[in-house]
Amino acid sequence: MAQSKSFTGRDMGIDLGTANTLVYVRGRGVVLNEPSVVAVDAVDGTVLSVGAEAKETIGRTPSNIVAVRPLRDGVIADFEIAERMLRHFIRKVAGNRVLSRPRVVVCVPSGITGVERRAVIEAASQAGARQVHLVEEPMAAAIGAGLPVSEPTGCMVVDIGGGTTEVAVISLGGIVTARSVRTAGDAMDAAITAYVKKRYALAIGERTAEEIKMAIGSAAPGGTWAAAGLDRLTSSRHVTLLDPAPAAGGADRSDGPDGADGDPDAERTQGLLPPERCTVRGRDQVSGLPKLLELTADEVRHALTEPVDAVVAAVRETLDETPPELAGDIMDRGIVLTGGGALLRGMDTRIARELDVPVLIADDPLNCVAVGTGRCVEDFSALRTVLDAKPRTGIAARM
Ligand SMILES: Nc1ncnc2c1ncn2[C@@H]1O[C@H](COP(=O)(O)OP(=O)(O)OP(=O)(O)O)[C@@H](O)[C@H]1O
Repeated sequence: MAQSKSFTGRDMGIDLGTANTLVYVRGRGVVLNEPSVVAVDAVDGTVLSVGAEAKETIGRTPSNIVAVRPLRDGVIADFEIAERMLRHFIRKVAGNRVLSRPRVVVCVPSGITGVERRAVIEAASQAGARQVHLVEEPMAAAIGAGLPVSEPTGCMVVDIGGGTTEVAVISLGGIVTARSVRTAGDAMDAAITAYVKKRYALAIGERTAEEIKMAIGSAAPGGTWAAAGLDRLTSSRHVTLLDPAPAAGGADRSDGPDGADGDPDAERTQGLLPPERCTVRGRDQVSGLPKLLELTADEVRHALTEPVDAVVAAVRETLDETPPELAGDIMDRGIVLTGGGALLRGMDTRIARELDVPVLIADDPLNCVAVGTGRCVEDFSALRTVLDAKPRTGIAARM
């Protein structure tokens, strides 16, 4: 691997995500992966906790503590808190070497404005970085997914995160056409919350909605089910799977008759079939009392129609704008899904079915952006051309 004189062992790549922040340290890999949440004292503004500890407080805070998510839709919504969160994470990974001020590559959505770019650079500098470079999220995702971004062939990546879905066609180290829509995992959670409220008059928190999505959410009937996040669900106090719990480790497969002995209950117990129902705890909006509700996978899929349609539309529109030669490459190679939203059951099947293009889910989709950002740090000279791209006009849309 080409060693760069300009980047050293303490330098880092940061995937500053709406939902999670991941930090990659040169020579060490991903060393930090925590929710992008900060708990703040509402009275004097003191930061009480950051990351996983702060996420625990969402929806449970007494009135003097506020749980803040400093990023919305992939960009900094609360500058001061974002900077304090970054400082905390940089200190946490750099330890007492923080005085040496690392060089940092930060990943940003492809459609952000010049002002938003400056806010990210400023926040990282204030948080202790000596030099800040930016890499666009779909480029980082493609590098992290192992796509040959520098070759003269078209590859298409769809990164479905918490706040944004980034769609890009990449060739010769540059983004040829891209779209960034503010519809992703958070919008799916909001759609579930709205459905449960409208249909059952039950109020649920944002964490509960996310847990429902991960438990029984889907974009298409059938489809690949990654069984991701189930370990977290077993400790959930609000969502309980009703079907037999899948075996530890889950299964990566498309559900269907293949490889089955025909007994759905037995398959679920062995971790082969996705769960179809769960119970949810919330507050009845009429009586104001706690209430238990049963939800099915079919109705959650129905609740997710709008955000899932928006993701599919973004992919379709980007393909429409792709030069024919590159579109041919994509037909051969397939579209690669990254980001946590790639784990929504049936997302790949749905896009493949509607656009008639093969779709693959990257290995370890939640880490692709951080790993790709990290590669830019490791192999700075070789990947220098993908960094600090000027905002494009006309080809990246922010909707
Ligand atoms: N198994 C799963 N099924 C469905 N959604 C999932 C699953 N696992 C994670 N997610 C969702 O993925 C999203 C987080 O993905 P990711 O960490 O890639 O986003 P991010 O990088 O923080 O966000 P952004 O790219 O918008 O800044 C969350 O909305 C989360 O609920």
